[in-house]
Amino acid sequence: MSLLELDDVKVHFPVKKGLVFDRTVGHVYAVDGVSLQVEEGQTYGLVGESGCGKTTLGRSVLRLVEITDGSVNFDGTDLAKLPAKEMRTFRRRLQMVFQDPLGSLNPRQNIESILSEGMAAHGIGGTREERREKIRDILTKVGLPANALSRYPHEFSGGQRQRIGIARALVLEPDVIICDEPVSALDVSIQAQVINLLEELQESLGLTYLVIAHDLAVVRHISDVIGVMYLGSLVEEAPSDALYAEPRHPYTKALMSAVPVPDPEVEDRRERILLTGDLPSPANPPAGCRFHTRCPWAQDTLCATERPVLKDVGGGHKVACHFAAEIAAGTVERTAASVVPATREEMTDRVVEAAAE
Ligand SMILES: Nc1ncnc2c1ncn2[C@@H]1O[C@H](COP(=O)(O)OP(=O)(O)OP(=O)(O)O)[C@@H](O)[C@H]1O
Repeated sequence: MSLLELDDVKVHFPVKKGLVFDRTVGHVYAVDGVSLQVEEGQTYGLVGESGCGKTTLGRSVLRLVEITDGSVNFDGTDLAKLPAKEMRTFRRRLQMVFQDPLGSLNPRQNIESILSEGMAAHGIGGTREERREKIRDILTKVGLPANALSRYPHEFSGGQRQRIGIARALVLEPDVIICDEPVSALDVSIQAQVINLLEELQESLGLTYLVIAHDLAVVRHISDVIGVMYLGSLVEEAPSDALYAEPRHPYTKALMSAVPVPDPEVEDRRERILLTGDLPSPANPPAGCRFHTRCPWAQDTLCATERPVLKDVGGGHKVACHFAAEIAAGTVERTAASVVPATREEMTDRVVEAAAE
């Protein structure tokens, strides 16, 4: 059994209306049937556009949002069924690192106070002096000076603050860390340093990660397995190398074709797929395959009526697409209107726009 197993997890937020009597008039299908496994000591990377449900899924593991249906098994226990009191113990073992380090650190607390707060709450670390010793040790592990103890969050750079966020998770001796957009608020040069740090810590402490990011480049090197999410569900899952070598779902192909390649010759030979249309609302998702309204290969009836399930298609890939085999074999026609052979300038614009979002 995997350390963390999600089975058909759904999170549907009710949409309410009315001043006196709250009426539920619909639902936001933020997460709509996600199953995935994270193996001990490995990293699962979850990618997808903003609004596809990545954060909600991560939060549902920690029960920061309650799931509507499905199960979240951690080390053999279904967390979704645990009484709140028992969940406390598991909360220590499952920690989260957030996107915005400053927003998640209290500006009026010094670093020692921030890091010892959780330790005290979970009864970790013994006496004050022992706790301080442990914090010093963790600060060294995350590459911060020991004198950081008495300083305040605003005295640190963005990258250092994210290191404090990581240290705050580590002092609780977790098994799993859910990193939600861990580097997207940081400069590109600093991003690699923080990703490297996460990798080193994984190796030395045997940690298991679920890394959530909108940027494929961020999860590529750190992930063993990558899941691609679109409108509340997984459309493709594959070992990291296999996903990059040969994306199989049309949505993954489109995401991948927007990532610039350093080699100009490869760049010129690449198939470019620009998605037309906006991401539909998760409150009113399209029937059938949720991606069919933007899919360059969508076929008339089946794609618009029947929702595909994630299926093993060989080579380590699991894909939710009725025509995955035909697309790979080149035997299914594209609808020309939705595939635009973009120039390199257009692709660069798109990547810059995405980075600025
Ligand atoms: N508490 C809530 N009540 C109602 N709708 C919600 C709630 N939380 C999230 N949503 C909606 O659920 C959908 C998925 O949101 P979520 O934040 O999980 O996506 P995301 O992929 O992490 O995007 P981002 O990267 O922008 O955070 C969005 O449409 C969002 O508006």
